[in-house]
Amino acid sequence: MRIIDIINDSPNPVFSFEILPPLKGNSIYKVFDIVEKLKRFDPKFVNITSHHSEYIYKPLPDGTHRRVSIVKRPGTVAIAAAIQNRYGLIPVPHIICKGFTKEETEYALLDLNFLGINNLLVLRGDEKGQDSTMGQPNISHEHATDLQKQINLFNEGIGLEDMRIQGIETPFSYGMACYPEKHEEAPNMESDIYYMKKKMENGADYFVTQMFFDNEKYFSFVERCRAAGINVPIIPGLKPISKMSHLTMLPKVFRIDIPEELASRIRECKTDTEVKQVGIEWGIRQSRELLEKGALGLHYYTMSVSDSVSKIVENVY
Ligand SMILES: NC(=O)C1=CN([C@@H]2O[C@H](COP(=O)(O)OP(=O)(O)OC[C@H]3O[C@@H](n4cnc5c(N)ncnc54)[C@H](O)[C@@H]3O)[C@@H](O)[C@H]2O)C=CC1
Ligand SMILES: Nc1nc(=O)c2c([nH]1)NC[C@@H]1CN(c3ccc(C(=O)N[C@@H](CCC(=O)O)C(=O)O)cc3)CN21
Repeated sequence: MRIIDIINDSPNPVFSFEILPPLKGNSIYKVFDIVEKLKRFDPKFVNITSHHSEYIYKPLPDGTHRRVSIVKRPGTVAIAAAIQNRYGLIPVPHIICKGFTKEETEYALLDLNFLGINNLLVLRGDEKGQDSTMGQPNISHEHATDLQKQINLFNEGIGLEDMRIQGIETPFSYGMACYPEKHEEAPNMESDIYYMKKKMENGADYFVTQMFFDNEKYFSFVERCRAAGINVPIIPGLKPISKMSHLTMLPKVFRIDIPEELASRIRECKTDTEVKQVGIEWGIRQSRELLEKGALGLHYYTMSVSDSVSKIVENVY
């Protein structure tokens, strides 16, 4: 079933969450544990992030370093299939441009099609760290909008080099990303919203936002999007703060603001256990207000831990 139909047909706002594949070498039970803890809240879909290969420098006994390419969190497609088979939940694997050749993307689409997984989140992916496609123009896509074109053609049965793709019973449906506080590379909000509209016109069914901690930023962003003619659901993405280090890490990594009221409450905490509690209370407050004001769903960035999300969701849904 398409995520957009689930969102539109559901009598209540939908709950969904997002997980990271385990670090390379770790057990998939880390993922199953999270799904098992959150499945009682009836998640309508589960997103699985995707990670490109990056170069690391491995120290050698003679004091030199060897450059090796590794994917720190491999397994997106396999985890999506495992979640679908084991729990009957709808997986939404992320498909990214960076670090993947167009050919690798095509193989991923073929695998997903064979597995009966037809919902995706289509993204560009982060540029941090050197990846294996860097410096090789035309090997991978530049923007999420380019990757979107490959997926749209695939849906029509047209593969790379115009190769015919047969047997697509259910074409891929997909959501894409948006930024209530602007993407860091966008020169201004207008330009960001311009490309967001292009994403919708070219087939994005809905958007999931970058995390934010000030609901006013989400509400005014949605208003601007609607004024620009973007009329598809814009699902808030929420991350519960759980560590003191998030106070500086989240703004730095995700280019978002932490409102002073929340920042000062975090600063007053003496331990991460106290920070976690503040994060839960803020998450409940944010979630309740978003639902009161009509959000069609809430998407939680659960990543590798489920307990804060459980505590928020049991107080909200
Ligand atoms: N919000 C979310 O749910 C998630 C976001 N991300 C991350 O967000 C980052 C960006 O991903 P996307 O938003 O998918 O990238 P994107 O390629 O759509 O956007 C990146 C920047 O380029 C601009 N842009 C978009 N299309 C363009 C085009 N055709 N020509 C020129 N400029 C264009 C956008 O306005 C934005 O400033 C990545 O680092 C991704 O991994 C990752 C997972 C989830
Ligand atoms: N630029 C960007 N890249 C992304 O990969 C990304 C976004 N934005 N925004 C939406 C989601 C949210 N993402 C997130 C959100 C939180 C953590 C996170 O909480 N990391 C932990 C450590 C990792 C772990 O849980 O094992 C942390 O302590 O912050 C990671 C990725 C991935 N997605």
